[in-house]
Amino acid sequence: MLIRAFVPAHITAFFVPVIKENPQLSGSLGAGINLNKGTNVFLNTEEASLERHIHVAFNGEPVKREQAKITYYVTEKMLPEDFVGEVEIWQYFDFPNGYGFGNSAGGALGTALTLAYKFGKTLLEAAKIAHEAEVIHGGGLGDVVAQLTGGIDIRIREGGPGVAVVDNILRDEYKVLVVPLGRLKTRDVLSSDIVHVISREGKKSLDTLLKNPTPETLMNEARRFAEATNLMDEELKEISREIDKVISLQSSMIMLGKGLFALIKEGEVDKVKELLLDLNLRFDILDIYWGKPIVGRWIGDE
Ligand SMILES: Nc1ncnc2c1ncn2[C@@H]1O[C@H](COP(=O)(O)OP(=O)(O)O)[C@@H](O)[C@H]1O
Ligand SMILES: CC(C)(COP(=O)(O)O)[C@@H](O)C(=O)O
Repeated sequence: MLIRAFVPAHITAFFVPVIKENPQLSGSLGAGINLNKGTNVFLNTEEASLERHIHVAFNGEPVKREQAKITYYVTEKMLPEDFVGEVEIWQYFDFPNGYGFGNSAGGALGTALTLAYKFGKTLLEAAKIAHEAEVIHGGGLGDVVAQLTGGIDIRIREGGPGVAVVDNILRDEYKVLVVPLGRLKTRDVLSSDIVHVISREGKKSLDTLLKNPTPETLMNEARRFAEATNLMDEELKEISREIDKVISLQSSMIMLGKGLFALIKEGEVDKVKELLLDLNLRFDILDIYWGKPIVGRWIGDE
């Protein structure tokens, strides 16, 4: 029996990293958006053999333990101690890896949820392990708690599941444009000198957003944060300015990847498509995902 979980992709607009000794108290403040595409994880277990073997595949390709540290961490913590047999974890990503779509968190949470479903653990138990794996291995900080909430999220208290407080901006008239251009290593950015600038500017953005929690403020602050931290390079700024000519809210940079995102209205879709085809750039237009992650038995596409 295959078990499947879906976890939305999550893009961050701005953030404040908060790292403490206890991973469950670590996380991030900030804001972001959950998308209706993301990560699908399938779990298959066979109890035939006498030893325990874990197999992981990304987009159909088997990967070694070193390339899938987060998934192995989650799997080992979630499996019952006396479990022996084969465990297969198949992860499929709708977005490229390392581009700021929260793939590592999607894989971690999806894996934890399928194992929780199979072995009778709860959503919260699974989510805590996924968050812990993310923090310990430098995958992300606030993605898991945001993905658990859905929608346009504002993370107002940091921490793992059960500790963090995540709010939502309640507006549904927008679609999300994403323009993925390249990778940015989350771990490298979070271990660099600019972390104190990120914290300072992230706090300012969060304060401003909380005073006036609208999509307009979100995008203005996303852009201000991206420029003030110097994370947004000239190429991104140039494309962003072009996009801004055809939409009403500002576009900004996906944290943490080399890419752009924007909230666009139905009436702006055609103009945006035309522009990006003209610029010869890869893009996607998605809906905001308002639900929780999904887990259950998989019978195939109906
Ligand atoms: N070919 C691949 N090699 C390594 N990781 C991959 C690959 N394809 C997908 N992934 C997944 O992407 C994750 C990396 O995502 P991460 O660097 O955190 O980026 P982001 O969170 O910005 O999407 C890995 O943890 C893994 O789950
Ligand atoms: C911005 C980031 C620290 C990393 O995001 P990603 O590269 O998508 O893993 C995120 O986890 C957050 O806390 O907001």
